[in-house]
Amino acid sequence: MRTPLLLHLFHSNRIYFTFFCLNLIMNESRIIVALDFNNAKQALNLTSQLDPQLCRLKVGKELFTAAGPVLVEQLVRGGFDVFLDLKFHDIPNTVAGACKAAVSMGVWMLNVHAFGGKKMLLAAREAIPSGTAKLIAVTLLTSIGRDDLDDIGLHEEPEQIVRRLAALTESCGLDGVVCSAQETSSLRHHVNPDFTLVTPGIRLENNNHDDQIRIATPSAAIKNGADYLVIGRPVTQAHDPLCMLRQLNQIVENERPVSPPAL
Ligand SMILES: O=c1ccn([C@@H]2O[C@H](COP(=O)(O)O)[C@@H](O)[C@H]2O)c(=O)[nH]1
Repeated sequence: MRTPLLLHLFHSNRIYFTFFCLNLIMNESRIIVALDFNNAKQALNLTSQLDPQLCRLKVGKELFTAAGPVLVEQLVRGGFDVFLDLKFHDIPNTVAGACKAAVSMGVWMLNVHAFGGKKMLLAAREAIPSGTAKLIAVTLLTSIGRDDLDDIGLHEEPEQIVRRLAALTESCGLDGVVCSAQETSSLRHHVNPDFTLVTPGIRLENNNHDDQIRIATPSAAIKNGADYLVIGRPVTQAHDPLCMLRQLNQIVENERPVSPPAL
């Protein structure tokens, strides 16, 4: 009985397995280091110690506001895949224009906020044809917990909100979402296998949680089906960031998703 069951599982999940194996063969790191600095000098000081084979980079609101497109283009020229994390959230026309401007910097991935709604998501998708940069949407910030949701009048569990926004994002043709790794396991059963799940709020057991609420360890994130792990302070504030990054890569490379999704 066991062998036919395993074969059935393999065949029903073959697209997911192919995607997973391709990632391994191409030796592309699943770790995205968040460069949360307030100036280009500090960011470049860190990236000069890193290697595009070991990580991708994320430029968010703080660094982009301080250093702008010049720095983003410099990181791209340095061979890094850059995730521009500006979480665009505005009227559709404005977001479409911002997405086009982001792609012109050569970024690998960019995001909008799913709370912008269907028309905004569709406008973003239309502005960036599939196959240029990856276009993903933030669902619910990992710094938000159940109590914070009550404050803004959302009386649901984070997982329900994330699932609904992920479904909306996928239906609008975007390539994936940002969510917590606490939600990826259940999401994997509701989205297509190639829908990208990007997870910030990653902490090792002994790390400070800082302002993050919905956290997971790197190992749990991969087991739960995350594609990419966004990691900031645990790397950037480490005594030896390169050594920490190598450790994290090792953890991630040795881990496998627990249960691949049913198609
Ligand atoms: O829901 C979200 C969306 C984005 N982020 C960003 O990820 C990093 C996390 O940094 P840490 O230092 O590892 O906490 C940061 O740049 C956030 O802006 C997020 O945390 N949660």
